[in-house]
Amino acid sequence: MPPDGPLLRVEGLCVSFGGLQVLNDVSLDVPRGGVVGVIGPNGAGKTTLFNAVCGFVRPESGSLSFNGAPLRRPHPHRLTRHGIARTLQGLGLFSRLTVLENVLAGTTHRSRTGVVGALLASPWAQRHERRLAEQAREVLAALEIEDEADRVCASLPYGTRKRVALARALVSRPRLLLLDEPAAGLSETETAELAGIVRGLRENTTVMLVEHHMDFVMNLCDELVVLDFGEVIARGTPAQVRADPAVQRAYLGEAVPGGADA
Ligand SMILES: Nc1ncnc2c1ncn2[C@@H]1O[C@H](COP(=O)(O)OP(=O)(O)OP(=O)(O)O)[C@@H](O)[C@H]1O
Repeated sequence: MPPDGPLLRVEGLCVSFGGLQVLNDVSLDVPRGGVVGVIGPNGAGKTTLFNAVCGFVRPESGSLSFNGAPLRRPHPHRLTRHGIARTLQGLGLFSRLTVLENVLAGTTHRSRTGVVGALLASPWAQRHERRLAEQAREVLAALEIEDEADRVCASLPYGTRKRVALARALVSRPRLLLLDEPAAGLSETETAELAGIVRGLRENTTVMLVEHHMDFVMNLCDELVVLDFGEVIARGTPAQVRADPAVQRAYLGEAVPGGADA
């Protein structure tokens, strides 16, 4: 039985770079099985929040807990061991490697072959590597890009490469998936397909995403957290957030979430 309570809890997180306070006392919960969107104007601190959860930046204060246990000093290379995976704002793929090779890069924490095992090419090690490749192909199939498995990433359209990046995060079978601007650069059709994929993940994976594409966010997320100048200014369902005057003020001069211009 999983422990009760949120899968991820962020409490009183403060991050600054030099004199610039980028996150100020940020607290939020990500419930199990939910899709939580983090929105806010440019520079609000959304990616920094992800970076703090993943250990790319060290908060000055505050705490994180994951699955009921403290997540102290998270380290980017050990994240998948905790059951956390993320995609980056850019693609972050190895453009000269194939799709399959890129996805396998997301399984490194489970590659138990070691140097000696690899040199000896032991049957156990070979079986293990074959199993990882099968799992990578299964994820590619689930994302309907299995036919591209042996193609070099650089040769693929942007929308397909975005799916490869998602496949690489999913292959570690994360409990929490952090998506940084997953819809950026996608066509309307690709964005709608992505929403369908994310909805399909919820049974096994909790999702937290940062996104500027407001229709996508409003239709997909169960809950939204709005950041402005590093502070949480609103949270609630998409409908609650859309109606919140503080959110409308924060977005002054930009498309109001869910508004006619969004
Ligand atoms: N490593 C860093 N060093 C110095 N300043 C940084 C660093 N990372 C982010 N910042 C600054 O922190 C602020 C918040 O940046 P962040 O990328 O978290 O915002 P964001 O809400 O994700 O913005 P966007 O929507 O434009 O991606 C910005 O002013 C940014 O310039």
